[in-house]
Amino acid sequence: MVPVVDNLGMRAADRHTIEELGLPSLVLMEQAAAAVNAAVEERCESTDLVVVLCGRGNNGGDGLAMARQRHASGGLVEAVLVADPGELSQDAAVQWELAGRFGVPRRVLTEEGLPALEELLTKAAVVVDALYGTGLDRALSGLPAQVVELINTVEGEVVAVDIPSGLSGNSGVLLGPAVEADLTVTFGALKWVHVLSPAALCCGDVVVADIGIPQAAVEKVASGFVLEDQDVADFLPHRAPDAHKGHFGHLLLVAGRRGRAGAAALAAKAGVRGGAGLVTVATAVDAVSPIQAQVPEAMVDPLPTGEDGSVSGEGIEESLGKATAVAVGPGLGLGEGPRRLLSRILELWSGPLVLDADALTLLAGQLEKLKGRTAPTVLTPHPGELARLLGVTSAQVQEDRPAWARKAAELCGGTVVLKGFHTLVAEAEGPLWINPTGSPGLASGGAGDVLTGLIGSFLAQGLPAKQAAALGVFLHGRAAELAGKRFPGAVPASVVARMIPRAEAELRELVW
Ligand SMILES: NC(=O)C1=CN([C@@H]2O[C@H](COP(=O)(O)OP(=O)(O)OC[C@H]3O[C@@H](n4cnc5c(N)ncnc54)[C@H](OP(=O)(O)O)[C@@H]3O)[C@@H](O)[C@H]2O)[C@@H](O)CC1
Ligand SMILES: [K+]
Repeated sequence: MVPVVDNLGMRAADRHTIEELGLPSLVLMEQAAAAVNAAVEERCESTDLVVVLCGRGNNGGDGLAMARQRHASGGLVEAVLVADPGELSQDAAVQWELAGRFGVPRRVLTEEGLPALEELLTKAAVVVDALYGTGLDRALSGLPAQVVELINTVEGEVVAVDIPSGLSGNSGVLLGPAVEADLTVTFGALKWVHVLSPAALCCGDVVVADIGIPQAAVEKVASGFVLEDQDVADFLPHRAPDAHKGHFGHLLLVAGRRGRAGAAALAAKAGVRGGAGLVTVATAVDAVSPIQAQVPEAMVDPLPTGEDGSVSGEGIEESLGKATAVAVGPGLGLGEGPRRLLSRILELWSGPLVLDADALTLLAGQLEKLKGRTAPTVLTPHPGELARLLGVTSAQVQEDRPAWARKAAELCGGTVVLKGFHTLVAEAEGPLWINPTGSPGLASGGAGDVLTGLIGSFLAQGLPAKQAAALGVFLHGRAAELAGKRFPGAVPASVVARMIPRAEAELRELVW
């Protein structure tokens, strides 16, 4: 897993390395500069001009050191200081002085110098953005903001040092003008800005450079971890050569109504493909035949049905009796019947549970109803559903996805899967997990139903909640990526479901 830290965490790891372990900050800066220089050298020849824009803090110091390194090795470079040399941080002041002594071409930018800078930038093969890093805590304005606007018009490649200037390391929010980089070279660990949208989209490719901060120090302060292939491969349920279907559990999907059999069928398909030994769908009468026709592997239990075509709320006992995990929600409906049925399930079912879609809407504002559950409980909201659960707006959720996912997990005591760009898996305690797989093709009807079936399938096979959720979101996203080769736009959810075994096969190659 790849650690993700916030600004405070990074500062703590820096401070530990410098003050307690005694590695001088200038050594860290030299290493940071070398990593940026190496990335720049990969992108241009030494005869190509590199313009390095430097701010007044240590981010600027990294840039000045990088410019000096490039100049010393014979590369063409010019450093532009977007600050008063008298107000530089201690280490940046050292670098400014060194740049002078090494003869690095350098200038101090003032308002009047903007047209000349614009001219200079047109000649640059690479522009290095070393204006602000983890020290930025508010929107840029004035001269730095104008420089950022200029950077965003250049033809050359833009390499950001640590964080594209204008963004906060802690969040995915666009505070104001921000550099749109092709590459970001960050140090020691990923910051939240690199994984949360929309800010992450300004980072381009992200490289984490080792500059000498011990990995253990970083992991101690990490508030999230990005899942890697090997992590989730290790979660895959073992399939012994002598296994039979009884070893892989029985997933009960409570889903579907008249006109919404498709949602239940998609979840059931994913349940089957996720490896559950048996899958039963308990559904309204009119949905029975379509589900059976689409998913012959699944059993279907008809439930008493109301005039509106959705379940009336009774008769779930027998279906629950055979389940090892239950998933409730896709296409279920929001009327009195579904509401009664959900209450009944919460009352009777004490085993592993997934709640999605309509089940989440029915639970709006009542997350604490789940608090007493001791078995794995996974909620899979999209931002709108999470907002309803918490009584806030989707915009608020999107502004701080980690915090709201965590809040919901605290309120319900379960595992919250907040869907979207880089889906998050949150529990009340412990670091968040961030899923790197997925594609815009997943933004299509039914994709969520597939995920519900998949996570339910892993719960039925006995995985702990956080692992089932992580494995589910990872495979689901990877399946969509694979399908994207043939479906460059929206990927139909049934195709996502079909690709699950291919995604799983990739992971199984990592298991031995
Ligand atoms: N620590 C280490 O060991 C290592 C650190 N490294 C590098 O240091 C970087 C962090 O450096 P940093 O802390 O000096 O902050 P930095 O981002 O350069 O900002 C400078 C100052 O700008 C100011 N400011 C804030 N917002 C503003 C705004 N909107 N508009 C205008 N001004 C604004 C604010 O001062 P304020 O005005 O609030 O007093 C702030 O202090 C880090 O990203 C990495 O690149 C590496 O060398 C590896 C080792
Ligand atoms: K920067």
